Amino acid sequence: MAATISRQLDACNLSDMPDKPATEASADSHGTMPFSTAQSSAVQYIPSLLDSEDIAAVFALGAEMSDELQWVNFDHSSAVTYLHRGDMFGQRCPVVKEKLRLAAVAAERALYGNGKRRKLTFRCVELHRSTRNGGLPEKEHYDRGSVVTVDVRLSPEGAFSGGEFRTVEADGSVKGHGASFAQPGNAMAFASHKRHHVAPVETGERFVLVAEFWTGEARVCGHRCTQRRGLCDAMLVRADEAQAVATDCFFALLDADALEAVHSLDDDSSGCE
Ligand SMILES: O=C(O)CCC(=O)C(=O)O
Ligand SMILES: [Fe+2]
Repeated sequence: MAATISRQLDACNLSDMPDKPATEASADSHGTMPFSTAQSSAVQYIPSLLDSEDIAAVFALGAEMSDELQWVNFDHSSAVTYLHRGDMFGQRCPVVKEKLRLAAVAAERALYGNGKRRKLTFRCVELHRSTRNGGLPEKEHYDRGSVVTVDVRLSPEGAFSGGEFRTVEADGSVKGHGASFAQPGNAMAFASHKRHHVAPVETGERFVLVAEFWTGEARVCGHRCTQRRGLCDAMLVRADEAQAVATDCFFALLDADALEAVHSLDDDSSGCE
């Protein structure tokens, strides 16, 4: 396995990453880039970070985890599967995980300068699917609390139109990065505190892999955790267990009289058909 990983890493283009800092930036207490500095930092392009085998492994894991709790927007035009849940991503996609990690380390060096190194860990690894009208419309969005974000295109070339990844620059202008993101496997790494958004998808399906790196503990809870250390207190259950848990909680909250009232409703033969 180690030999396979190192062969695949040799083949990917991490050597293209600049090793000189794009901006000398001091970091705040969690190692993130100060907001104003982040806006003038440059997005790093990493062509061919993932190959077709890597992409197939990510899609296979996405399919395996498809019945888990996902984040979806109001009209289901965007959905997110949290591949790092229970370290599934580490177990099923170790080569991809190592490529993402190396990309993040190289980007951190390029973006933050060569001063004190931050020890980066995986905050989340997410599979995003967007269809018509899906995207990330909030122009003020940034990945608060993370140091570096790595975003990889998974969709084949021409698989969707619209859906361009864009950043808001320091002078307020909007920069499109579509041309550098046109082939599957191409990646972008950027200071997480740089504002970015995604134009609405017009046709087709847009799949990307989003990994955030931070200085908190590596997380394996199925969401974009905000708790930097210790056990995450979000309750995580599989989708098919959620209804049972919610029902148990509901009954646990009822006192004896209320319970009796609920049970008598069950017995009520005049209820709706
Ligand atoms: O879809 C993308 O390319 C980026 C998504 C993103 O920035 C986010 O989910 O925080
Ligand atoms: Fe983001």
